[in-house]
Amino acid sequence: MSIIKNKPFYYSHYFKFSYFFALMLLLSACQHIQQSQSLSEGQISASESQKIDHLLMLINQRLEVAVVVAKAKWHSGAAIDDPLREASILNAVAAQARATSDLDSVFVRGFFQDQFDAGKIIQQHLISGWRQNPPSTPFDVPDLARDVRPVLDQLNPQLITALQDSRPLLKNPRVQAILAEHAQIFIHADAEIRQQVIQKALQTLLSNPA
Ligand SMILES: O=C(O)C(=O)C[C@]1(C(=O)O)C=C[C@@H](O)C=C1
Repeated sequence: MSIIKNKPFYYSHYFKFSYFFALMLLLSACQHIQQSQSLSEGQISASESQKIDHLLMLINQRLEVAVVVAKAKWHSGAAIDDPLREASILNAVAAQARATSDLDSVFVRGFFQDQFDAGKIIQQHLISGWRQNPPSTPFDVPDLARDVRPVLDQLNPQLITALQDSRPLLKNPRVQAILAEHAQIFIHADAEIRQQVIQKALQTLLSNPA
């Protein structure tokens, strides 16, 4: 009797092949069920989620600059609110949006006004904290025109591109929910003001679906 003949069935190539094939079939079925389940539950696609997260990441980056703005203004004594600078940014972003996207300027202006206002909440909070507790004042002295505004000027066009990519998605209520949910992960600020900052930064995005 040959060795092959004595081999149990599960050693045969035929069995191994069928087993492998069945396993692959099962895995692909599971994947399919998982995908269709998540879509039927109203989840958004991975690419939609990435676009929303990218927008949130840029919003957070811009808000982080508010901390540096606050330090510059603390040392220079300049006012937190600078309506002329805001007007000049709003005109620039509206012009860029007109030239490079199909975003409407009311939406773009509303979004950027939210970012100024959210940043000003951070500035106010920090500066009033330093006023109340002088030993906590920052040592570094950034210069607003030289060190800080150029960073904001670089972020603004990136935000317009991210807005252009996410704007069509915002009419989906599920995307709106994900935006609010992921903001809790991506947007950082002191705990005392964090929810206020998030609410302000997302105001136009959440109240003005495409
Ligand atoms: O550039 C400044 O002076 C800032 O404080 C930054 C900023 C902004 O977010 O771009 C915020 C508030 C001011 O009113 C103007 C602009």
